[in-house]
Amino acid sequence: MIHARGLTRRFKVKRETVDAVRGVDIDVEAGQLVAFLGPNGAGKSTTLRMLTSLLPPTSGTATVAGCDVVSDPAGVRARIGYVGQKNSAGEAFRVYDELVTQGRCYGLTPSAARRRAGEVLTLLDLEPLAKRKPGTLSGGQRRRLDIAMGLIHRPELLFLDEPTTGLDPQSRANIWEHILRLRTEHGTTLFLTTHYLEEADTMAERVVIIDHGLIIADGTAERLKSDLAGDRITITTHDPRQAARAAEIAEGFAGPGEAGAEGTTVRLRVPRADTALPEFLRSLEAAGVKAATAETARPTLDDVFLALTGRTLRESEGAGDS
Ligand SMILES: Nc1ncnc2c1ncn2[C@@H]1O[C@H](COP(=O)(O)OP(=O)(O)OP(=O)(O)O)[C@@H](O)[C@H]1O
Repeated sequence: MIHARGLTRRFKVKRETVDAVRGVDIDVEAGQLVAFLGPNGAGKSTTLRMLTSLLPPTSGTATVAGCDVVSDPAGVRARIGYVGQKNSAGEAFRVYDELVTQGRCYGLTPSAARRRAGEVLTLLDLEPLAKRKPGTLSGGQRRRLDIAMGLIHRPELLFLDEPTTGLDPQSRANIWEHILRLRTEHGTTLFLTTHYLEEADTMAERVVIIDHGLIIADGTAERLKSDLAGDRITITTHDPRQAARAAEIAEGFAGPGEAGAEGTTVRLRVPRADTALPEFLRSLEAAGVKAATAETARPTLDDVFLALTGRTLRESEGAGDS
């Protein structure tokens, strides 16, 4: 559905050059739900805008839904939907009329546009709001309208740029319900960016992480977490000397530099805590070290980013990294 090779985009602003995307290779199969993650300025929107034919690449190639983004942008646009960060409906007309107009823009006949507007209103649970003007909708309702607008021409592939940003947790969950339904009931391929790591972790079957314009990780969240980050084990002892001894033993279980003691607390990172912890505790006991408490934690996607870059995604966001 998406095949990109060596996709780059350079911006020139006065005398400054920004290499926003520096060689992206990606293949997405039909029906996949891909979450595209990265800190502010990593190149997510620029990649999306190239894949949707809104922005020509500086170099590289991409075919999307079977059409080349440079030589056949009309073909791409006819087959995909794009829900950008900004609201797509205007303010002047009722929700239903906005959808009909959108359908007409995609070449549907007046009756087909009306029929399809009715269908997408149902699909996004917007029927009770059909007569309202978009400006009167709540943030979550407005975002559902954006998605409805992006679906008016029955695209096989939908790009969503931060569909849940700025919404309250309940509205975010509701948007996700609709996104997941699109996939399971309609087989729509979904490619979306998000800043919410937990959403990508639990909802997407594939996570692609971009940093400084390059893809640095690509796989299922589970796979990335176990391959790149690993589980955390934390134990406490009754005194710091015992903790130091426990940290030495921990080195035999953890990767290089992934075990250490601080006061009476010992932390280590292992591929699988469920199997490593009992063994670790047995080794401690054999060495005469008594653990007072023991805890395990699964890694997050932020741990994956930290393992890959030495920075947390949240730190990078805060710094407005580019
Ligand atoms: N039109 C433009 N002109 C100049 N620089 C641009 C332009 N668009 C994007 N950039 C720069 O390209 C880099 C990548 O921006 P992009 O919007 O793709 O990042 P992003 O990962 O989507 O960030 P965010 O999460 O903040 O939306 C940034 O340094 C940005 O300032």
